[in-house]
Amino acid sequence: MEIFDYDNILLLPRKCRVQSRAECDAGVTLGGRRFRLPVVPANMKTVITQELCLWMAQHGYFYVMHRFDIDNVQFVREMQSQGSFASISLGVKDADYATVDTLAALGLVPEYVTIDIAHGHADSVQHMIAHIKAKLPATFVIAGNVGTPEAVIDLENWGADATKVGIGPGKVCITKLKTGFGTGGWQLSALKWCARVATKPIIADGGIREHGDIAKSVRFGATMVMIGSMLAGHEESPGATVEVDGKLYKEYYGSASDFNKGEYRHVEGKRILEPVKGKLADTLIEMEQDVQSSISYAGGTQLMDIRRVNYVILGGDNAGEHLLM
Ligand SMILES: NC(=O)C1=CN([C@@H]2O[C@H](COP(=O)(O)OP(=O)(O)OC[C@H]3O[C@@H](n4cnc5c(N)ncnc54)[C@H](OP(=O)(O)O)[C@@H]3O)[C@@H](O)[C@H]2O)C=CC1
Ligand SMILES: Nc1nc2c(ncn2[C@@H]2O[C@H](COP(=O)(O)O)[C@@H](O)[C@H]2O)c(=O)[nH]1
Repeated sequence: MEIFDYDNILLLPRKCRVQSRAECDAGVTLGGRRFRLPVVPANMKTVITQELCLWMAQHGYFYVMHRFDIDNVQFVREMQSQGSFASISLGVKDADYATVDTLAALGLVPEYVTIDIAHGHADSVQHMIAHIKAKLPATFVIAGNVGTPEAVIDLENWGADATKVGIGPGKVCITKLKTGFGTGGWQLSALKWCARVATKPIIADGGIREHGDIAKSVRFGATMVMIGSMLAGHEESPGATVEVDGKLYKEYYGSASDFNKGEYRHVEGKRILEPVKGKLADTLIEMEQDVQSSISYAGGTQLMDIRRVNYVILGGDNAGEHLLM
């Protein structure tokens, strides 16, 4: 198997088919809704808030609310009463089952539920998918996180409508160090490996460090990418603002860090500071423009045209040109 990651892959251009990059559509469909960008902010406490969720939905972006210290039922009610779709996260514990039961009893149907646990290839996820499908059959279920084709096949067979791929490539992740497992360091080739067997959308989660990594993810099979660190350092970001030597930073911590958990038990995440880089809206616009450019380099007009391009692997044992035949 070829092993590579975002920093040692380059995509190869095809003849341009547009007069302007404005003709390229960076939009993507997930769960029957069209979004203007294949990017979703990570469902983490230092990345997303209810206010940002509403703003994103109202401006044509997908979002997934985090699942920590919030009332999911109230969240669904408030988002839907403001005319937005509701996209929540759940774990696999008794309280999460109770949330599903309450939503169903109240007739509150979230449009999207993301089952979000560290090791998503698990019986607990199978049971939770079955429970959601029984109680909220219209809800689009994203399940993860996983890092192997076997896991993608199982989750899809268990009823997931999309899978989330990425165990340990995140910037605040220490899973690789603490457990010896994961896709950290080879996330892009793990995505390719998983995408070969996927019949439903994949969200590539973690490891995106540059805007060009969005196109690379799409090339290797992602429908969408989930991004934490690159979206955590904005003026609107919920992490605490910290000043160091006159420069402003936002704190960004892992969901499995002691900062999020409130205790040091099964810690697989750490806390870092991200430099504040202006407004989220401006970064999302720049990402959209960069994805439009990517599509034009791919010789296309639509996001999925990126899937057709060849690529080179730079350096290492797998170095070389890879042509689509
Ligand atoms: N993408 C990634 O690489 C990772 C992401 N995370 C994020 O951190 C947050 C917390 O995750 P998580 O700890 O799973 O959530 P929870 O604390 O809600 O745990 C979910 C359930 O899975 C169990 N569990 C957790 N890890 C494992 C494992 N390795 N093997 C077997 N059972 C397990 C837990 O039990 P118990 O705690 O008793 O074992 C619990 O019952 C999530 O948002 C998750 O996405 C965390 C690590 C890696
Ligand atoms: N191993 C861990 N992974 C985590 C933790 N908290 C979040 N995450 C994952 O990281 C991505 C974001 O990655 P980034 O490279 O864009 O910053 C996020 O979506 C989760 O899947 C954690 O504590 N440990």
